Amino acid sequence: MVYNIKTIGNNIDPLGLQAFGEGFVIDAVKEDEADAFVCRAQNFHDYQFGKNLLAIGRAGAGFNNIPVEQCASEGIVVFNAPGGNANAVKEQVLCMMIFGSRNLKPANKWLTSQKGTDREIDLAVEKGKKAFAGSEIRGKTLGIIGLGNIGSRVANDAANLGMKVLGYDPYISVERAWDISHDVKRVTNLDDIFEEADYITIHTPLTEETKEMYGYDNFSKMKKGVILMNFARDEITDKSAVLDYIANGTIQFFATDFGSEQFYHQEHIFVSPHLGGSTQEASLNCTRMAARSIQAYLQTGEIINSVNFPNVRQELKVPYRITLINKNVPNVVAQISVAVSDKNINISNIINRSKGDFAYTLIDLDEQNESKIQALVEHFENSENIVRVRVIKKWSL
Ligand SMILES: NC(=O)c1ccc[n+]([C@@H]2O[C@H](COP(=O)([O-])OP(=O)(O)OC[C@H]3O[C@@H](n4cnc5c(N)ncnc54)[C@H](O)[C@@H]3O)[C@@H](O)[C@H]2O)c1
Ligand SMILES: O=C(O)[C@H](O)COP(=O)(O)O
Repeated sequence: MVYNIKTIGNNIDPLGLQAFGEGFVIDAVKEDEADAFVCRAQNFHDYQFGKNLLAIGRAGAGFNNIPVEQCASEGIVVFNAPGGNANAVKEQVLCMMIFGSRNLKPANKWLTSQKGTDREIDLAVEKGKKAFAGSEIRGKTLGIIGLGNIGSRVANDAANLGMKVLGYDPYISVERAWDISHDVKRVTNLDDIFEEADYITIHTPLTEETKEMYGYDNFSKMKKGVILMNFARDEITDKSAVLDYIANGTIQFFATDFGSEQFYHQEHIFVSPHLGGSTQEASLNCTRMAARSIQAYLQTGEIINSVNFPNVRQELKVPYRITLINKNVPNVVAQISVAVSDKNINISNIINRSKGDFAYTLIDLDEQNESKIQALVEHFENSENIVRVRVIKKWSL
């Protein structure tokens, strides 16, 4: 069995794609014939997915570019690469805190406007540099919103750099909570971040809840001279509020990874072209993680790091495994079991896990007879509540 993978866009790390290994062909077919896509932040809203498409591997963290619920309803499993680029973003955020504190952007602009001999410039520099004297991050308070893969790393490193760190995340996972240093103080009220922090960095996904969540209301609580960073998503901050609070001196410096004309040519704003997760290391990690998830799903039916289906892991030991994507409605598992026993097939193992409106069912069968398996597959294909049926043969690996 050979699977066709299509890379979308030209930013997919070729070395990372080697993780697919044997049994996978890369970019040999058109998008509508592919079994799976590997993509980055390209927008798939309003995209017509091919009927054969089984999986999408997002070689990155944020997946707001993919209509994940629509994908679930079309039987497409979407994977991301949690943490694959977190170190890259963390390093850029730490860089931005210091870059902003030391006034390096206006200082560089002033310096490069100086004219004359090196001696004359040197004299001007020593006379004028005090206008750009900055402050140090050690001892200052950093507020972090979102303590996931990125936020938790920023928190630990900032604490190691001598900062007082406050973290806000009402949905923090147990795994991340274990990773965070005892020196980081968890706050349960967002106001505490805005009232107390000298530096604020946002690391939440873009959701209905977080869209334009940070604006006038929060900024009105900030101290004067705050450095604010948005390396999460453009739409998370209210742009007018950012500009107004820069104009009134509350925000001393705003670093964002998302281009917007309103932010260009502003002395107190530094815009990078969505580079947070774009290091060689991160691109390789993320592509590898996406490739491994797709590989496991296509070859064994296991689901690892999906954002629209629950994780399901079970070593493939039987000759035939059937996987179903079904609507999450009552009685489906019973109907599946009845259908299998009607065909006089024994179930070796069955796992059914749901997420939202859909569920994933993995059925390992004690059966070698291919025509009996085929009849069962046809039954499932004609069942009202089942949107995708796959049969995986162990010896085809
Ligand atoms: N600039 C870049 O290149 C770049 C790179 C990676 C990720 N990102 C963005 O950063 C986001 C975070 O990345 P991550 O890898 O840390 O993801 P993650 O899923 O590991 O962490 C996100 C955290 O945000 C928390 N959260 C969700 N809603 C919240 C809310 N309303 N208030 C506070 N916390 C909330 C979650 O509980 C979770 O702990 C991504 O969704 C993506 O949009 C940007
Ligand atoms: O969510 C992410 O991982 C980042 O925004 C990186 O996006 P990219 O893969 O398009 O660089």
